[in-house]
Amino acid sequence: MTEVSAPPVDVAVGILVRPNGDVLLGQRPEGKPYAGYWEFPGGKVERGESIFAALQREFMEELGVEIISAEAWCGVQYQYPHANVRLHFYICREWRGEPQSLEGQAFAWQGSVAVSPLLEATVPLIEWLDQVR
Ligand SMILES: Nc1nc2c([nH]c(=O)n2[C@@H]2O[C@H](COP(=O)(O)OP(=O)(O)OP(=O)(O)O)[C@@H](O)[C@H]2O)c(=O)[nH]1
Repeated sequence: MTEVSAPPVDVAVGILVRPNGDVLLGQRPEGKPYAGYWEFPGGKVERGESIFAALQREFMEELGVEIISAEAWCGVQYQYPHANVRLHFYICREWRGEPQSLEGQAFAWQGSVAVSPLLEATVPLIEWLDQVR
């Protein structure tokens, strides 16, 4: 029998960029795969939802932040042992509200990103970030 791998799960990910170039990262809470790892906020796109709508929903749920506008930046597909993901990274410079830890997660504004460990699929993005700061 041929083994068929699961189709990728779409994930909307947002990089909030402050005027000084700092970006916001969050730490995955207990109970999720890769708990303790750092990532850019976001989450899975639900059935029938656009990627931008998923981005807005996840930021409101996780951080109480309203995304006003965001620009699609790049896509990364990655196979983890637990999931095959297709990450849609957006750059966001316009939002309303100060991030709050609504799901108990830590978060940090970073100039040169020093938090670790980062989710594996997110590591290459850190170098590319210099293009958008
Ligand atoms: N938000 C986010 N997810 C990432 C990044 N990099 C990366 O590999 N992922 C992967 O994308 C997936 C996101 O799923 P999630 O579990 O956080 O999403 P969710 O909040 O909708 O999940 P849940 O409702 O099942 O708890 C995970 O498999 C995670 O490992 C990143 O920078 N940010």
